[in-house]
Amino acid sequence: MKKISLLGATGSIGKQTLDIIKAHPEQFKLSALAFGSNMESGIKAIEDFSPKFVSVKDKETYDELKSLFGHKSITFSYGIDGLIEAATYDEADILVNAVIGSVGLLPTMKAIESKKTIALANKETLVTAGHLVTEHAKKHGVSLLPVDSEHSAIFQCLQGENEKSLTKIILTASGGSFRDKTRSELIDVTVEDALKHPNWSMGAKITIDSATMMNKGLEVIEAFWLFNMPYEKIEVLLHKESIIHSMVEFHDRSVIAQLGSPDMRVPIQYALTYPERYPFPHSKQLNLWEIGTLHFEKMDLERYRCLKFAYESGKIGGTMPTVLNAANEEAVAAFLHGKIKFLQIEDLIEQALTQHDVINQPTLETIQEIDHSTRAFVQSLI
Ligand SMILES: NC(=O)C1=CN([C@@H]2O[C@H](COP(=O)(O)OP(=O)(O)OC[C@H]3O[C@@H](n4cnc5c(N)ncnc54)[C@H](OP(=O)(O)O)[C@@H]3O)[C@@H](O)[C@H]2O)C=CC1
Ligand SMILES: CC(=O)[C@@H](O)[C@H](O)COP(=O)(O)O
Ligand SMILES: [Mn+2]
Repeated sequence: MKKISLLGATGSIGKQTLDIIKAHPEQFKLSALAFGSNMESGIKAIEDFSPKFVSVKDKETYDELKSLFGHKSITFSYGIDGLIEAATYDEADILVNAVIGSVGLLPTMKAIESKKTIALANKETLVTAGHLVTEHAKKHGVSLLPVDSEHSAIFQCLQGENEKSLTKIILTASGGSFRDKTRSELIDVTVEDALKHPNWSMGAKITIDSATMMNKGLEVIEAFWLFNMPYEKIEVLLHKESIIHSMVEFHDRSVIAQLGSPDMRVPIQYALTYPERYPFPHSKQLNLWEIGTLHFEKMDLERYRCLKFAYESGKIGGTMPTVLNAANEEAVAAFLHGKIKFLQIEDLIEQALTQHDVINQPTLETIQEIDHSTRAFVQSLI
């Protein structure tokens, strides 16, 4: 039986991870969980899975939970220390990191030190400090297993292959909520419209990232670190159906793709069962005849400026991706709170990148400082 610690248990990936754990009670046990402040979903997860350790974002939520569950043998904690305690919970074998944002970095680093296998949904961690996370995983002999659908697809396509014969990674992109709009039509789009992703039901931040194409930008950097592939060999292809989750090209020009109905529970389960493949209890068979036609388009980097920023930041390296990520997190939060317009997200990111003097090979402390100062800079502009 694999024992799991789950960060972000009340979120989109978190809840789908709980579905998988519930579907395989003989194989998985939830030992520890962490969430922010969504009490309704948090209480349900505690009642359904009886974890031994629970951490929440703040003291207020912690006090409330303790008063509800204090009589049970659950240890409670809160804040970043609690998140780290959950990530490193002694009994757990595997950490599913499904929190949103760079707050996931420190718990991941500590979980690696504690020799936990890492099932990583939290892509911001690899974007902000990919060199530290991958080096740390190597040093401690820990596996970093992708949960993100594209990276899981690539990982699946690479099974049994020699990575030296890999010539290109092709990440597919749905185009997000506004893929059929021109740039001038984006001027007055609303938060409500931006949150309507055509194919996936996801948390708010990643849904906005999909609409700006920053999600694909973050995924390009994520692929760079996970598969050790130069940026020139990571291509993004518009594919509006989200049926092909990504592809790899080999030096004999064979291209292998992973296909499936869009359902994050498949890559989550694969990360949890790897190297085995379990039956998927909620299977929706992919019938290509029902879909009929799949579409592909070359990516336009002027239409999707965030993707261009991500390629540029990734290639510069050092602290540039940290700035990209922190500026994006702040700008998206501001958009979601109605403080800025949609197109201002990319303007703010561009200004943050332009003012930054890159630092190479940053330490964890430097990453944290730059993350902090970039957020303050973007806030000052807002
Ligand atoms: N959703 C998807 O389909 C996909 C998501 N991903 C990636 O997975 C990650 C999670 O995304 P998603 O599930 O959509 O996000 P959600 O916003 O749905 O969920 C985020 C989770 O993180 C928790 N959280 C946020 N801040 C803190 C904190 N400081 N301390 C503790 N918990 C915190 C939230 O708690 P609460 O709500 O209780 O406050 C919630 O449980 C992201 O990095 C995203 O890019 C990747 C591929 C697909
Ligand atoms: C499900 C998943 O992995 C998301 O990251 C998804 O890729 C979002 O879709 P697009 O970014 O392609 O719109
Ligand atoms: Mn993805």
